Amino acid sequence: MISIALAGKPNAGKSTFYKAATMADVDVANYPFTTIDANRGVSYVRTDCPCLERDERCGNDNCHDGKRYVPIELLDVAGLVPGAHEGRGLGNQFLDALTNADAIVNVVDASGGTNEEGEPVEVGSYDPVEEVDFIEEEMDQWLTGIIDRNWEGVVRQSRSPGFDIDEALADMLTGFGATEHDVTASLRGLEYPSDPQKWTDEHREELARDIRARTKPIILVANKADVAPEENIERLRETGKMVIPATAEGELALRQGVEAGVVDYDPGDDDFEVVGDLSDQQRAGLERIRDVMQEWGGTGVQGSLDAAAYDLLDRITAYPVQNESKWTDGQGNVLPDAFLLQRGSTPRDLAYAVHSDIGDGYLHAVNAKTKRDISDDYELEEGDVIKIVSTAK
Ligand SMILES: Nc1nc2c(ncn2[C@@H]2O[C@H](COP(=O)(O)OP(=O)(O)OP(=O)(O)O)[C@@H](O)[C@H]2O)c(=O)[nH]1
Repeated sequence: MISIALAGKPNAGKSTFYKAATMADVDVANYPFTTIDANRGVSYVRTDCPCLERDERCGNDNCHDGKRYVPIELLDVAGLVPGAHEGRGLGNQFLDALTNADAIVNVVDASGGTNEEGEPVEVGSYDPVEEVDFIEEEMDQWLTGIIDRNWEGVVRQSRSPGFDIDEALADMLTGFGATEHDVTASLRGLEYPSDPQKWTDEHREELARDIRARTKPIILVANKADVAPEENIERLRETGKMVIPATAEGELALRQGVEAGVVDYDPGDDDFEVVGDLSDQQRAGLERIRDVMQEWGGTGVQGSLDAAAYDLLDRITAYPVQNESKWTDGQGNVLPDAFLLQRGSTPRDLAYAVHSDIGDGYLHAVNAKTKRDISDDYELEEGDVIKIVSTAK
């Protein structure tokens, strides 16, 4: 399962985003450090279910009339403030929690209504672009610290025959989610002395920045879009990062409305319908959410998770089945599983994602849409339904 971490300064709306996206019960309050533990929950990314290409919908629990919700892990990493890498605020424990993430969703208070410590200030008086840089800076500094602390070990290893700097650094950085491939690619772009003893602080810092950018890509959620001045969202876009305007509070209200049976809405829809009795005040509140959705094409909560998985991480969704005509597993469930794989993955990669035994015993695969055998180097496409033939059951 891919793992997406919510990061951001206190009071940007991470807990609200997390609660909406997981509908888990966490404290939400207007003071810094509401969230004390790194929360871990299940959320979903949304895509078109392949069953849309057939006469009947698949009936899977994660498919709402052709809108398919694919599980992901969501981490709520609270309370990053400037100086966190030196232990300020809730410090290093939260940076540590980021190591498990494939991508970072940086929840920014686009209203400019809280300063970088998360304290409320007059709306529009704080420039949200400031908080974009400091999160990256904290992560970079923190990783630099890890590399510094481990450098002596690399120097020691370099004295043994057969020393390979790529390997040594990959060993050190795997805990941060870097592979040997990442380290090799990173070192290729950097100028550095071959003897680790001759590395300077700047060399290590440069390596940290590059590895962080490679292994923890960031998307910005311009939260509180319901009250944010539009120029703030424009300024966030000028950073060149992917920016999704959002109202976490709006998404939470809609999901609570669905739970109470008064609203008809699927996460990621660009509109909703009121289907139950509501007070005038509640109706007015929902209409304000509708305004934001009309302007930005939705509440942005589902949209930002989708963008993180499909655009930032370049994943595709593939559906393994056992019966290529009925698109079922052994128990007759239609399209039972969905896997988010790296673009460029092959049928064998899908087999390994299902189970290592299925991967080890992989023989060949059939495209269940065309009913044709596909070659081993076929690159899976979004929505592919694949029958894997393997010696393993
Ligand atoms: N106007 C508006 N307010 C929001 C929105 N999302 C969250 N808030 C408010 O912002 C405040 C902070 O939200 P939280 O979700 O607790 O913020 P947090 O980032 O988790 O804060 P910490 O737990 O302190 O790190 C609360 O008063 C929320 O109601 C939104 O979309 N619009």
